[in-house]
Amino acid sequence: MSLTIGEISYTNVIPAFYCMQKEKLRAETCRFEPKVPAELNKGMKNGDIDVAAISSFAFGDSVHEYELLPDLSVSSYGKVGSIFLFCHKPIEAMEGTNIALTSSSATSVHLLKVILKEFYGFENINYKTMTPDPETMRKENDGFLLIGDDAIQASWSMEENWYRYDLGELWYKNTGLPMTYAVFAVRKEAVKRHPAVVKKLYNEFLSSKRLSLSSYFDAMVKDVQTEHGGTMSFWKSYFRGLHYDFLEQEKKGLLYYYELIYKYGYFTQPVNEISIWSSGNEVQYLS
Ligand SMILES: C=C(O[C@@H]1C=C(C(=O)O)C=C[C@H]1O)C(=O)O
Repeated sequence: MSLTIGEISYTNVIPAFYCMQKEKLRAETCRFEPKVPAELNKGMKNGDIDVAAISSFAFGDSVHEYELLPDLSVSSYGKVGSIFLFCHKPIEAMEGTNIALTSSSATSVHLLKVILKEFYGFENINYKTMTPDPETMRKENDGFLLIGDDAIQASWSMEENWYRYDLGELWYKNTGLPMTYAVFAVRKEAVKRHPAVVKKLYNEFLSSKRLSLSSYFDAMVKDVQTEHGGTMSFWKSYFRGLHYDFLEQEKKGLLYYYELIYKYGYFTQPVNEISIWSSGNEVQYLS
């Protein structure tokens, strides 16, 4: 049986895949499936996908099914550059309004909800989930949330009179902590089935991250610019603004996010502990 690997179809996760030796992994029966985060979350939950970068919200929601691949994530300390609330009033005046949420996300839609409840004290916002199209989202709503490449493209084309809030920045300003949007997860039963392949894949993720952010950085940025437009300097600062590690501070930020998610009823159980995959040996617990 093969190992199915989900790949977020947004630019932010590229460093973990760009320098990967995919052919070598395909020879080990690995299959790659690019999808938006919400679809990867679903695929991991129902077992169609074995390993993926998934929304950190989805990881916490099924925390007993997964192990976290250490030292990998999509995080930011402050501005993330691709998770934006666009609104035609200042955020302080958003109580009682309608906000459209992208259907591609799980982490950011809940992040917006907890930010508006915990830090602004809003209790009366009407949320509607929609496909990520700014033209339709903005028509019937006072604000809308986009993530990933949809958010980047919208930030290039939205008129000046729309306010734009970066959720990573709002989180950092209020907590002093980084925010982790995606973690790399493996299903526990996939580790049992294919321990050696998971180990090879993990090493490929780590080496791709290291090479993409060092010697292959310019080549990666050039490829991204060719595909998505924008300037080299925009993409360089976008990637330099993201953090791909998962260490003490990221863990602290994520556990605080999980605490708020539970506090407001978006998790049925609190998440105080995360199983960390460790080379097929003993699993460690982070709490
Ligand atoms: C940085 C981003 O993080 C993404 C946000 C996600 C979410 O909101 O569920 C999931 C995966 C991340 O790659 C982004 O999409 O802009």
